[in-house]
Amino acid sequence: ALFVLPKSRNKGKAKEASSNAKSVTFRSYTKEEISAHNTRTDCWVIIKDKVYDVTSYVEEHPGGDAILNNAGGDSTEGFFGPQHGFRVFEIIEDFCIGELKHS
Ligand code: HEM
Repeated sequence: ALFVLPKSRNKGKAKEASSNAKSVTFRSYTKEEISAHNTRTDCWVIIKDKVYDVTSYVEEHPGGDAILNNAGGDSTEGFFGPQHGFRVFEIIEDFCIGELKHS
């Protein structure tokens, strides 16, 4: 007998769609608050006083684990390094969750 297994084609797509469609509440975060998100499974960075949750991008990053250089801290200097072309400055905005609170 020949069994045809159903293909679960949209599994990956559904995941992608839901992660892109997440609703984000923008707010201000203190440095202390941001610094708690400093691992590869929970990675926030500050770039020019804005806060980005790049967790979902850690495994995608063409520059590898270098994205974790300043996990939970300020990545501005490294982010504007010569390795990043202009496109990167647009992509990063998809990950913005708010701004740095100045205390
Ligand atoms: C062609 C695509 C990319 C390449 C080749 C690349 C490469 C690199 C490399 C080599 C570094 C290390 C820089 C250093 O150690 O000084 C780096 C750092 C970093 N990249 Fe990328 N990257 C790419 C795209 C992106 C994108 C799209 C994002 C954001 C969504 C991103 C976010 C970061 C961050 C946050 C750092 C850490 C900066 C720091 O804290 O020092 N990269 N990247």
